[in-house]
Amino acid sequence: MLEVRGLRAGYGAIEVLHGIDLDVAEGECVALIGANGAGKTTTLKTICGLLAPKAGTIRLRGREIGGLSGHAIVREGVTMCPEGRQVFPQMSVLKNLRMGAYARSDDGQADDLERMMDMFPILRERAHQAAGTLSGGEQEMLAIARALMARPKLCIFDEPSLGLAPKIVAEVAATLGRIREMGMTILLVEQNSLMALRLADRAYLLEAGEIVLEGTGQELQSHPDVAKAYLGH
Ligand SMILES: Nc1ncnc2c1ncn2[C@@H]1O[C@H](COP(=O)(O)OP(=O)(O)OP(=O)(O)O)[C@@H](O)[C@H]1O
Repeated sequence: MLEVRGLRAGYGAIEVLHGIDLDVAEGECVALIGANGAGKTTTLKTICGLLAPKAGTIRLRGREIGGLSGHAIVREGVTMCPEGRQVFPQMSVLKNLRMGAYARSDDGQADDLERMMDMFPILRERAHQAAGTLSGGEQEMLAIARALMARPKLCIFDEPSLGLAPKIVAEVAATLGRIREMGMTILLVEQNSLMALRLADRAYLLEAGEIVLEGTGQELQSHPDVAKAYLGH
C-alpha cells in the first residue's frame, strides 16, 4: 500500500530524515517508534504532504504522492489522525464527523455517520455538543472517527495516547485494535512503545532520522535494545 524509499526531509537547511525506507502492506498495522526528536512526526508530515520531501519517493499503491499538497494526498486516500486530536472545538461532534468526509464525493456519508456512532456510542450521545467540551479521551475517539469518515486507504495515527490517563489509553488501544480487525491499513506513531508494539504487525525503530531496527511487533518487543531503552526493562 505504502512504499517509502530513501526519504530525506527537514526544516530549512536542517535535514531531519536521512534516507528512510518504510513499507506498509494492505491491511497491515505498522508502528514507528523512537525517542523524542527522532523524526517520527516529520516522517508522517512528509507522507501527508505537510512537508515537502528533499529526496526519495513515497508511493501509495504504486502512485507517487511525494510532494503533492496535503489536500491532494487526502484525495489519494491518506488520512491523518493528528497529535493532540485537533478537533474543531466550537463545532458540534456531528459537524466534526462530517468534516472528516469533506474530500469525498460519494453518497455513502450518512451511512458512515451512523456506523461511526454505532461504533462510538459516546459520539451519538454527544452529537450536538461542542467538540471542545468533550474529555480528552472522548476527543480522541472523535478524532479517530473523523479520520475514518474519510474512508482512507491508509490511516495514520500520530501519538493517539498522548496526554491520556492509563485507563483511557487502554480504551484507545482497544479501539485501534478493532479498526485493525476491520482490515484498515494503519501507520501508527507512538511514544507508548509497548502499546504500539502490541498492536503492530510490524514496526520500525527510528533513531536520529534513520531506521535502525525493523521486525514484527513481537520481535521488537523482545529485542534487548528496544526492551532496555523503550520498554523500561
Ligand atoms: N518546524 C520545525 N522547525 C525546525 N525544526 C523542527 C521543526 N519540527 C521539528 N523539528 C526538529 O526535527 C527533529 C525531529 O522532530 P520530530 O517532531 O519529527 O520528532 P518526533 O520523533 O516526532 O519527536 P516527538 O515524539 O518529540 O514529537 C527535532 O530535532 C526537532 O527539533
